[in-house]
Amino acid sequence: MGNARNIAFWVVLFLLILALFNLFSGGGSTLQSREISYSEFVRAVEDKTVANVTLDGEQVRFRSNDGTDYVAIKPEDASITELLIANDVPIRAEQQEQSGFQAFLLSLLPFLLLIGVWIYFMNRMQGGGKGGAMGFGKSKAKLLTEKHGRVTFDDVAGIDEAKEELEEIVEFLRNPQKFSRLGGKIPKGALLVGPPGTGKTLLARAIAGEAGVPFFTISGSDFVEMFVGVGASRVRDMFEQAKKNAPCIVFIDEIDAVGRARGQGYGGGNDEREQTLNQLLVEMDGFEANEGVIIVAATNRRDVLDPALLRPGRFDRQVTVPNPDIKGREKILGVHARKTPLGPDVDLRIIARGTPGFSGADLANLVNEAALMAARVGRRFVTMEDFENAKDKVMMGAERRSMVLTDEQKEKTAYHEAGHAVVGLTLPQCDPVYKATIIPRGGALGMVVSLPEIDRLNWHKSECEEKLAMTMAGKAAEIIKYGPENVSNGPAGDIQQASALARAMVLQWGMSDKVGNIDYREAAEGYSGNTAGLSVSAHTKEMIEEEVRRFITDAYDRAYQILQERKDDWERLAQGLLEYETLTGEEIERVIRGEPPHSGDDKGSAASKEDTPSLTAIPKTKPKAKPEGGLEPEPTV
Ligand SMILES: Nc1ncnc2c1ncn2[C@@H]1O[C@H](COP(=O)(O)OP(=O)(O)OP(=O)(O)O)[C@@H](O)[C@H]1O
Ligand SMILES: [Zn+2]
Repeated sequence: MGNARNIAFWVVLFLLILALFNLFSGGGSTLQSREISYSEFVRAVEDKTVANVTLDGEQVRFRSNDGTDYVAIKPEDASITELLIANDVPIRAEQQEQSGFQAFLLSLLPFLLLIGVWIYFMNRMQGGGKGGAMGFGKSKAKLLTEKHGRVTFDDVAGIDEAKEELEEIVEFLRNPQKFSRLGGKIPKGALLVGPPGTGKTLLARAIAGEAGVPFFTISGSDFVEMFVGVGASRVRDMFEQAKKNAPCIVFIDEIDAVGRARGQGYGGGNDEREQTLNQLLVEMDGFEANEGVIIVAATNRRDVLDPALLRPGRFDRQVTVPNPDIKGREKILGVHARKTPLGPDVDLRIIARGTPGFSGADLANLVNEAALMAARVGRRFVTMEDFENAKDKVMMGAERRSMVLTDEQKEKTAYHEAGHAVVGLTLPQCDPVYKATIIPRGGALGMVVSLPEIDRLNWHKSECEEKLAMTMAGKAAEIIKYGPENVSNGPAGDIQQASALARAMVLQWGMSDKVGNIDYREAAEGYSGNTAGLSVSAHTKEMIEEEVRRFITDAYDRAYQILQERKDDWERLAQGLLEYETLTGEEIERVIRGEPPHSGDDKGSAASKEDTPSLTAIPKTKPKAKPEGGLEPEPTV
């Protein structure tokens, strides 16, 4: 396709001329700006009335939305980059007095970019002589994406067992001869199993980083195509490319997208996917382990994978990557806080204690949010209060103070949330109430968040029942207060949560005596928690539905009764929420006792003091394993 090159040449020439013309027809910048103070500038950024911020040494130039140019002098210690990032204001490059030539180069930049894009597409089309971008996947176009930037085991914290198990692979990649000489069985593939955000990708990258080999990624869903035969040929290509780059690590994310058990497709088999899976199996068998390609795959649904994938010689190494425990959380926080200056009051252990159920990704996010909170007020280090606020944001979603609620809506929300809180406080096995709020956050009008005192590994039936009651308390509250005819759609989220929990109890955990100890999820492909697709007898189905309903109805009745009994407490708390909008666990207790929520000082200050939710709750005995599809602490909406 020499033609394309030709065209590109002419385009470049044309653009050059255009740029030159632009330069001489007075591209010079005018430098008339009004001077303002730095704090005025910060305000403008926060009000989002700035455009085109340019940094020039200590000078900050910007144009306000009405077109006026301003200049402000930045104090030494202010970090403007963080301020701008926190407010989503794009930053222009540092700009000195522009010489004519620099200005010329600068004006050329967008065109050069354009040309780059052009040439990229041209190349792609050329490369795709056999299909390429437009072809149906017979292409040799790069399937695997190489990730650069070295990650090592030091960057992965809190999952030491998983690291240990993978150490062997690193060892092998570093020194393959040693392994084959000893006749040792070299792993071909490892499967990382664990909930989202626990660092599976990171771990796979770290193997490559430690061994000093390239790291390639592809997602299982990349193989899934509408066109017959495409997926299989992509698998072939992937292995071909990997072998060319050996030794290397290929990481297949979400392998369940291709790896679901065969013969169970929705609506009678999915030939295309099965072919793809077969190809994957064939390729895994086909290559010799000593070729130096190691396939690392990740999933959070091992239960749906085709057993053939897990046989020896394929993904025979299975490594569990769990959510971190308290020590692990502290270490992960440490890893992510390495680049963040922390204030003297920050104690990562306390943060770790207050974040049970957080995944590695959640914790990374927490540190990042805290840093942004500090940047927003122009502080150079992160304080405990920043972490506290960041935690609320990560757990409950960003506050949406701008959302306008009528007084009636607010009141209803207050009684609803107070209902959750009172029932949660009454039932001894419910996790301590950490916070209640009627400020809209995320997608909810208000919420009550409980946090376990220690890591939840296991749920007892009675604990599940209490949690159900707490979840249904919002609706019970609305009904008691406003009557059945005025119940809103507010409890929709609660009902969904309650149903999911009750179904898990019945279908999965054998907590219904009537239904018995049978895992009924197996009876349905793509079990999504509902019984519609269950291939069981009508009688069993009926029984399951009945039991699910019974758990929920009982829970509702229990919540209803508690609220009736503690009507005065509930009333006080609802009024307290209306007045203060957000109350911490301690504050809730005070309000219920009829005391002012804050001892002495004004609102909000208590939030930073309290790290461990201290409440009525009773320490629980914690047996080992978490139920499959275990329950994370969730805000009760
Ligand atoms: N154990 C950990 N140590 C340090 N950082 C972690 C850890 N786990 C997660 N993170 C942080 O969270 C981010 C997301 O993690 P990663 O993408 O590896 O999770 P994952 O298990 O692959 O998630 P998913 O299943 O959603 O793909 C990482 O880039 C890292 O910043
Ligand atoms: Zn609710």
